[in-house]
Amino acid sequence: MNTTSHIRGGQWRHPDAGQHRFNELGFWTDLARQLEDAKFDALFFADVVGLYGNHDGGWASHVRRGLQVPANDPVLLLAALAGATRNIGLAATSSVVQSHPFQFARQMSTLDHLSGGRAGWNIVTSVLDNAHRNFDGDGLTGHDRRYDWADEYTDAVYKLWEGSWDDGALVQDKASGVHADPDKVHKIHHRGERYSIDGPHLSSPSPQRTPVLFQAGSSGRGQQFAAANAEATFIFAPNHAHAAKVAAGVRARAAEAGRLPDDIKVFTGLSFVVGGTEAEAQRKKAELDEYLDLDAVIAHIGGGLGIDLGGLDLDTPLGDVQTEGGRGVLQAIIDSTPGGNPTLADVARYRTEAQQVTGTPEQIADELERWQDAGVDGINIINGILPGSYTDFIEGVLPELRRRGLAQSEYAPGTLREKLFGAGPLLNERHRAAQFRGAFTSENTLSASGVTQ
Ligand SMILES: Cc1cc2nc3c(=O)[nH]c(=O)nc-3n(C[C@H](O)[C@H](O)[C@H](O)COP(=O)(O)O)c2cc1C
Repeated sequence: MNTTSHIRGGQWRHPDAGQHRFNELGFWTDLARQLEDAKFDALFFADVVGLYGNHDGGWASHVRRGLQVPANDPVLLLAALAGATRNIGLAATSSVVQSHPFQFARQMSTLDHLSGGRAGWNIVTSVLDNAHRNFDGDGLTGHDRRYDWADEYTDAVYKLWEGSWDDGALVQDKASGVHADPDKVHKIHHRGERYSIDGPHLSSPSPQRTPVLFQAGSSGRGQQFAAANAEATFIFAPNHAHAAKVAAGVRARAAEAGRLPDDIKVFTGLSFVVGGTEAEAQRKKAELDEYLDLDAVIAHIGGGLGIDLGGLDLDTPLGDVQTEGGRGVLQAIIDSTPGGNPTLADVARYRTEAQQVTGTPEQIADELERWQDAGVDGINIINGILPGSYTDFIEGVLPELRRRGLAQSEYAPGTLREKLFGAGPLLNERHRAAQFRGAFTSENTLSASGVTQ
């Protein structure tokens, strides 16, 4: 995230941690180049657009500890990183609450143009009450209603990206003076519950048209949304069994939505502590753990659930929690706790331990193979220390993964979508956005084309 303290609360205080420099462009360009040299698929910036829910009765502790505040806009940063890199994918979260789909579609098309087709979008709906209040709302929109909102939002941007400009519309013929062919540029006339957009899209089609689509909710409704929209889903998985369950669930729903199970890649988040020997790895872990702030970790989780967990004893059971916040996370914690009634200590352990692998490069590679066997296609590396978390992984683990054929040594040519899926630069025909291609051939053909407005 374009902030100091993302997930592993407190570790920014480690003497080697550099993430407090997040306001400096040079800090990020150095990291992006380092990851690109190591042939990472993508650099992904999570984002939130508001404060986490109360901890200890208010939000002062979030500010004091830097829990994802202050945080800068990741899309602007990606535009700058596009100029500093040539191959790595550039992905960021943008929530449906934060920008109008017409404006967002234009921003993403611009990023995709500037980066030569390397843009990715993590579609989220924002679980934070404060985020909804920052954008005219009067509180958190209900869980399933947020996904309805995302359905309309994605409809609108797909129409702009896929349907507004036909292939070959941009002529740029200096001899005739024709810049673009008006017969191939269409208004979309989107009329929905929340948005009214005439169009046409103001950007011409970018290399991928639609950025590579990521998604990060894993409740039942979240999986349904992923099945319909995601090309890659980020899952919360405290263990292999849970990952296998969620991955199978998403893939089965994708098949029901007329897609192939492999149309969706499944990524889980893990952090790593690498040592030349197991003892060295454990020593490093103990040293890193000294800087971990468990109360900040709990504030992050409670704030995402919309429950104030501040000041409670670590063995307090979470109880029968009902939340309009993120449900996939809660379910993952409940599922992974024997007896199904996790305490606060379980919550903290889940975040700090279950998502961390400590060991030698061989041990870590073995563990990654077990995640792969559970149906996980890739790893989203959660950092504790920047850039050290990545440097350790690159220098320690990557050579072993390459030896086993589990990590690439070169980039495939083409756009991010081509690199990830080995097919063309555009969304495939099975994706629901494809229905909008050629759907707006004249301004009044919407009802005739059967496309819902
Ligand atoms: C790897 C990963 C990245 C995420 N990134 C974001 C993010 O950047 N911004 C955000 O608001 N939520 C983010 N989330 C949280 C999900 O959006 C949240 O869990 C979801 O809205 C809850 O939906 P669910 O109830 O369907 O699980 C992320 C989750 C995961 C697993």
